[in-house]
Amino acid sequence: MLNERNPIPVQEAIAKVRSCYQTGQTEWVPLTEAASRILAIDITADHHVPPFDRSPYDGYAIRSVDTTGASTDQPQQLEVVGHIGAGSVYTEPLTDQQAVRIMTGAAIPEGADAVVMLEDTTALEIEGKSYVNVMKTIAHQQNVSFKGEDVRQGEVIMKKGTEINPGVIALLATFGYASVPVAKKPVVGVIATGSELLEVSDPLEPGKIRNSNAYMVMAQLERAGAIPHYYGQLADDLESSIEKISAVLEEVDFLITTGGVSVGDFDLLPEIYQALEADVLFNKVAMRPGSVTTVSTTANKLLFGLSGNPSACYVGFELFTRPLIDHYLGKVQIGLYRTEALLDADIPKANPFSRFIRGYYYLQDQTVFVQLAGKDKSNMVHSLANANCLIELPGGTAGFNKGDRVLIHRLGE
Ligand SMILES: Nc1nc2c(c(=O)[nH]1)N[C@H]1C(S)=C(S)[C@@H](COP(=O)(O)OP(=O)(O)OC[C@H]3O[C@@H](n4cnc5c(N)ncnc54)[C@H](O)[C@@H]3O)O[C@H]1N2
Ligand code: MOO
Ligand SMILES: [Mg+2]
Repeated sequence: MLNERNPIPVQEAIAKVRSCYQTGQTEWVPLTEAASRILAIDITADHHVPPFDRSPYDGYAIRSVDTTGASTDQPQQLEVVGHIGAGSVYTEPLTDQQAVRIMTGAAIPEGADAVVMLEDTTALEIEGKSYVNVMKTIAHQQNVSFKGEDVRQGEVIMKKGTEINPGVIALLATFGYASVPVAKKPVVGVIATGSELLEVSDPLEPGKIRNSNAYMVMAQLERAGAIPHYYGQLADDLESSIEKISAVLEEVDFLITTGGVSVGDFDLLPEIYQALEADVLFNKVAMRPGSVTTVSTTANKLLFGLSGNPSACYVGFELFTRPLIDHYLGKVQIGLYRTEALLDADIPKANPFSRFIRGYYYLQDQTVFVQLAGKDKSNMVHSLANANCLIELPGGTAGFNKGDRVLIHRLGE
């Protein structure tokens, strides 16, 4: 009987989902569309950065030996034989007492071994020739930005699974990736169930509520890097629901339903799983909210039966669906980023099951504190909007006090 429910620990449930994970495919996207995607291969430097010795300053490329003893009182005069900006190259080798006027980013000419900054020189013209008075002794290799000092050729500069942030974009551009190999986003179907559901644009009617879960889950999917496909809301009718869900499963990588997973007369998901001959991984988790979260597989596709209660639905997604998407994308960081915070108020209620409370963390006096984001019942929606983390309170505990150190799961990372 599917309604005989045996609660399993949260970590065990997460591990069961993980055992079914698949890694997705790779696709190439233009660099301009690669931000926030996940890199699908290791990137190895195929050249040095910078690719040539270059000047870090506007000034003169010189031979340091020619500046020995130079000072403000005793400047050394050099002949200026060339003038280059970044992008230009001076091709003649520099010889005794010669200098090339050089700008930041330009290649150091052959024969030069240092640069003197413009501020340490004065320019002069003698009989139509350009000279520079160097007023400082410059050491060998002083003021040179060396070939390969930033990145060495052959170095692995970015690992597969890296999230492409603006810095990664800069590196990809440096190495000529006009298009970038990234993890293909999974397409995740979303279906809301329940005859009580109104469309968002509908006016309220007696006994009915607007469907908020579907839109919330689609936003969570986008935040996690997946492509949500919305298939609408289903009334509590077994035959048409089986038909719809089977059809949708053909089109998506995973499917999320919300509602109908508990033991009520119109909670049809257990029967639907049976009809689809789905293998139910678990249908009860020792946690609150989201205890009735059910995950099953059929035809090699995962079905996430998230609870109808908005907060339970939200937490079920973050704990079970989100890590699977992270795996699918080959991310380095799996699941929400966890850290510790100090409770800023008592939470006296005992916890038979682990609890994931909607929280709001903040920094004060260089310490991270966390407070409740609002009312915390699983059928409530308001506090979700204020939450920036979930506070994990382990099961089998008698309550928590202000100042206790707790684990928080930061949302949105
Ligand atoms: N006798 C028992 N009753 C319940 C149990 C139980 O163990 N024994 N579990 C409770 C828990 S815990 C939860 S959580 C809920 C789970 O309910 P379902 O997943 O079956 O969801 P529904 O019955 O369809 O709806 C529950 C609740 O959520 C509202 N809802 C549903 N869909 C949406 C939506 N798309 N947007 C906004 N709100 C939605 C729905 O109207 C109900 O109020 O069961 C408890 N009962
Ligand atoms: O699954 Mo229910 O949310 O535990 O409240
Ligand atoms: Mg129900």
